[in-house]
Amino acid sequence: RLQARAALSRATAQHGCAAPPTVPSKDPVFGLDTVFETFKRMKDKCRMRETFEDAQRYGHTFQSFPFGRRTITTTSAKNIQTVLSLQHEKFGVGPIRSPATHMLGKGIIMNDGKVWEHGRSMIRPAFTRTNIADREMFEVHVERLFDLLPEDGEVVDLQPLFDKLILDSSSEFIFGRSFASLLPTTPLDSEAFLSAFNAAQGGVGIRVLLGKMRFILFRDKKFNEACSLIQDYTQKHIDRVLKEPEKPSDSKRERVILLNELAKETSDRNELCSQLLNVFFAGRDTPAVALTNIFFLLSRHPDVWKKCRDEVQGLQKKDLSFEKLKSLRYIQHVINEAFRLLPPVATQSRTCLTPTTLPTGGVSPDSTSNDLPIAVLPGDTLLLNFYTLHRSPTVFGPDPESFRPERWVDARPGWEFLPFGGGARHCPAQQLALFWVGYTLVRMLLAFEEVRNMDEVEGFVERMKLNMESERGARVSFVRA
Ligand code: HEM
Repeated sequence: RLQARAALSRATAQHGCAAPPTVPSKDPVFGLDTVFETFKRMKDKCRMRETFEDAQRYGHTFQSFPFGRRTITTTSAKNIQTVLSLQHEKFGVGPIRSPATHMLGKGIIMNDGKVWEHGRSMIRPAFTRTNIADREMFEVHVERLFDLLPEDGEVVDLQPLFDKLILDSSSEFIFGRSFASLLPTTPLDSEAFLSAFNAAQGGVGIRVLLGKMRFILFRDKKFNEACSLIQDYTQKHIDRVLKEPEKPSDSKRERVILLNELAKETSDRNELCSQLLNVFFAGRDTPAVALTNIFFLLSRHPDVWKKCRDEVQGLQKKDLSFEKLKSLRYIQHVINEAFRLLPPVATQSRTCLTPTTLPTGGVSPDSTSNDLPIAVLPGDTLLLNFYTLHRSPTVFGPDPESFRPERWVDARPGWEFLPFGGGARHCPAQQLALFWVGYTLVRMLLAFEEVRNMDEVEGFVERMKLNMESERGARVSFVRA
């Protein structure tokens, strides 16, 4: 640790850099109090809120030393652009995400460099804009969702329903077979896959938190069994497609299935398995979290729901093409505003791979400014805080905490608004996810006159898993149109 600190001081002096403010710690060697503070914040359901407060206390960029390792937290658009785009090859995800390799193999979200580039170019064709609006496929799942919505006035938590909607549609898009979890009976193998996937995902979370200490879990039989089960399940789909490639359908537009697209490029079963599981991991619930957060906000803003209904007046479900949804300006503003205030992916991290500098955040010797460059060394962790980034009063106006879709008439953020990330690794499924979210929202707007909040807790209580979810879901009741 001392060597690392000395190297950092040398690099800082050499490049005319300065250190950013440091979060005070009672344990300067192992920073254990910093680690416990993070756990406490997660337990108290206020991790993102507190990181926002940290930025008010210490400035847009600051450092801490959990487990003695340097972590730089930044909400500066300039620094974030540097990490994600201008110097993206100097910052990787591999070291941080390696605990998930046992579960997911070495696919797109796990790797950096050439292996990542290869994965990205493999999956790209399946996500092109012309392919995504597979309305017929999605409508089947939306119909099933509607069958489960209650009568007028009955209370329902939309969160588990949206989870199932997105599970069913993403599994159909990725594997070519839907989990059908919205139906009264779900196929047994889908159910087993899902429970193993959840167990393995939990195991990965614990390993990420334990960092280098994760070796203590090497005999975790349940984790190993869960990882084997999800891979066996995926292999069955791969065998099906490799043995009998899908025949072109009679319909004018061929359906796009990720597995079929990937099988055109390789027949390597392990590679196919890990890419499919990587994409499933990245996309199986984020759109559901986004929909829940949107309904959380709309049920608390009846005036906004009414304006949205005015905009869809006269539309029918057959009109809801990708282009039509994009042209609904007010509804697009509502979606943007929800992504701004409650971004499902509220934070992202990277590890520095090559020595470099960040453009801003270093404190000047007379402490009057914090816009000097910062030296960054291999092993440093960068925490990019989108939650706070999205609350900049200079970009979004003086009331960044309010849900006010109208702000998007004038707001023109660049690197200050990143719900789908930015730069080289931005979400390849952005348009697909926006279609699913927009389509579901407009179908519900057409069906319901009003959506009412039925939760006695008014404010958003965060549950930080991989995404920033609503701890209390979205408990609402509807009035049918
Ligand atoms: C509202 C929904 C979604 C949001 C907010 C979202 C957000 C993001 C963000 C912020 C990243 C960048 C992560 C990083 O910088 O490391 C990302 C990457 C990714 N997303 Fe999404 N995503 C959504 C839906 C989806 C869906 C539905 C899929 C797949 C079906 C998907 C697949 C991926 C993949 C494969 C990556 C990794 C890209 C790479 O590493 O090059 N996402 N997403």
